[in-house]
Amino acid sequence: MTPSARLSAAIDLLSAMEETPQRPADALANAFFRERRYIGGGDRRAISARVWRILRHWRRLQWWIERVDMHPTPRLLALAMMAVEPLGRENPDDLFTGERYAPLGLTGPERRLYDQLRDREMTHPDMPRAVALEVPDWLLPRLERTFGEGLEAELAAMEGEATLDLRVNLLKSDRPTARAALEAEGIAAQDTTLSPWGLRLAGRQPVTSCAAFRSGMVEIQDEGSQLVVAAVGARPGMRVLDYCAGAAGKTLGMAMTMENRGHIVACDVSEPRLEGAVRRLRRAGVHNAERHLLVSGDRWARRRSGSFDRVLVDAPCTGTGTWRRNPDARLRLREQDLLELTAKQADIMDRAAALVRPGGRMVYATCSVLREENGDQITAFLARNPAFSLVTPDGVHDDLPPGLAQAGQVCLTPRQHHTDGFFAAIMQRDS
Ligand SMILES: C[S@@+](CC[C@H](N)C(=O)[O-])C[C@H]1O[C@@H](n2cnc3c(N)ncnc32)[C@H](O)[C@@H]1O
Repeated sequence: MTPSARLSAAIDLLSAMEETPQRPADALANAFFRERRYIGGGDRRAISARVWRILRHWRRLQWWIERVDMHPTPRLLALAMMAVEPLGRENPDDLFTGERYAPLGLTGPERRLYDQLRDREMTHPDMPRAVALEVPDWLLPRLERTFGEGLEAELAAMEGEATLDLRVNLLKSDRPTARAALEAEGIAAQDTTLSPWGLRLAGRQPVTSCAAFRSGMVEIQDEGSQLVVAAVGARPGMRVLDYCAGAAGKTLGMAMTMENRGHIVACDVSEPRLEGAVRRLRRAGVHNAERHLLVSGDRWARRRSGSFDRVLVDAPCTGTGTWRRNPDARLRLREQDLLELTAKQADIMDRAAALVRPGGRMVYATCSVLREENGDQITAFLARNPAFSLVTPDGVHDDLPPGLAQAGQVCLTPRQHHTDGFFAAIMQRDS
């Protein structure tokens, strides 16, 4: 594709996103490229890179465009992005040519917009704080409460690009062997500093097509997510429950720390998600896991009341910790979503707690940074459930680096830990 055809496709993809604003951008991009099989891998990456840059600067670009009384269409957002932060030496006259497969030539007002914005700082002192920080207005006070004075720096880190991390599957390999196998296939990786099983890749690399991945030696998993697995401390012979298992990302990690011994149950209310676990469990060589679909009125949970050594609640959440990967998610998030999610989280935690045996532990985790979904939930849960308490630092498991858990809670952020934002609270059932 020519550079201008790539730009045209990026504008089309942005238009598709604008038409269905509640649909996640990555799902839309997948569908967009599936319908256009003629777009090759290199072109796809270039088109996505442009779109994701625009998504990361969305509110500020809109502000600039509206300031000159224009409507922020996908075409203008692409033009404004080019003016403020060009990719290399791109010149709009070389791209907006009107030729075949290229966007139409610039109109007079568009050219004036470009000239006004050219080489400006993206952030302007007159911008409202929520616009400058690229967050919804309603969310700003909650983020201020969470981060206090560190807010700007934390959000700046959440605007960056996410790393690509792998978890080495100790059921099949060890870290030096897996690293060497990847390197033999041209994929450079470094040991992660916090997770004992992690490898961090240098940039985006085609991992899923390499033999180390296909043979189950490594699994794609953010370092933060690996640390949630570490917080559970599932050990050989235990009975472990992954209550919100989805496609078993953390089940796989816990089966690994259990050395395939004992029993682990992956539950979820979503059948398609649990279905997605089958292939992954097989590839990883996990033999001690079963899947269970939770349905209302199910006796399954009642019969297993008080029987698990470890219960992980990887709760549905706003995903504010994963904004590096899904910058569009912050634009889609509504206050109502947060209210519904916090109610659901409390309900799930209470149900899951009934399954923990006396002396056992429940780990509540989210990939959110918001206090409402994290510390506040724990405070309220402990008040409702006096049989539970946060584990003391010396009771935290060895797989976690020393000092990472503070008073039984782990709070990870992209700025401080170079992981996705994650929260985990480790609670013990005393009686
Ligand atoms: C954060 S995701 C889990 C991700 C997964 N643990 C992993 O590591 O890949 C949250 C999951 O909770 C599930 N869920 C939503 N409501 C639930 C409920 N009431 N009980 C159990 N699971 C629920 C969702 O279907 C979703 O798969």
